[in-house]
Amino acid sequence: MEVEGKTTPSRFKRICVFCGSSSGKKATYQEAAVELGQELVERRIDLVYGGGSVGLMGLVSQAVHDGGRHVLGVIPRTLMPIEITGQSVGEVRAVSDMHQRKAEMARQADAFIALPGGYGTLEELLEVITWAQLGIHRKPVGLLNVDGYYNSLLSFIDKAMDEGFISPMARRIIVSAPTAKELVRQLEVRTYTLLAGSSQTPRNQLN
Ligand SMILES: CC(C)=CCNc1ncnc2c1ncn2[C@@H]1O[C@H](COP(=O)(O)O)[C@@H](O)[C@H]1O
Repeated sequence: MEVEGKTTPSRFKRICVFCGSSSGKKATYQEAAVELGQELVERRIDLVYGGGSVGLMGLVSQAVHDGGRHVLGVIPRTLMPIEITGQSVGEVRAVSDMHQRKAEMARQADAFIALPGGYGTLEELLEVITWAQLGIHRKPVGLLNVDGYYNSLLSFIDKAMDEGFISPMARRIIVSAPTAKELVRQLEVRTYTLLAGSSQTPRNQLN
């Protein structure tokens, strides 16, 4: 968001990024990971992610680290060996298992963004969406829909809503955009409406 050529600081102090432990076949996926990292730096937002340097995880964390912002990698001890997830940049926090990893990443984040990824990315994304649906947190969730990567997931979610399994309100939990700049902007707007529209406080188990 530009004001007289200056970038206004974001509402978010730290964003949690879920993304592939692989880089994907298209350069656009890798470019999007770097661009997201650079957008976080420009908006003075720190990163929390799953740690390591493999795949898109390594690209986004390196871009944030190179830009001088804080990077927090949360890694389960079973994935700690460098030969599994590679050398992390920034701060590394070891946790006991994948459940603790997700809980700690969610606790540390003000918002969530999913880049393209596989089962792990989907699992983390759907858990924070479910938590939002249950009122456990009120943090916005965004899909960085690079080259339409998430179109089929979004159409499945729309079908689930049409068939009565996801409420229209729960459908609105998910924000998506094709570029990092647009997505961060939409997430900030969503934070405003979520907070403005909230009478009761969330059943905050993310403390
Ligand atoms: C290279 C290798 C053996 C990787 C081991 N497996 C993993 N390494 C790092 N993060 C993971 C792994 N599995 C799941 N994750 C978590 O899920 C996402 C990556 O899983 P995926 O590549 O989308 O499915 C990341 O957000 C990370 O927090």
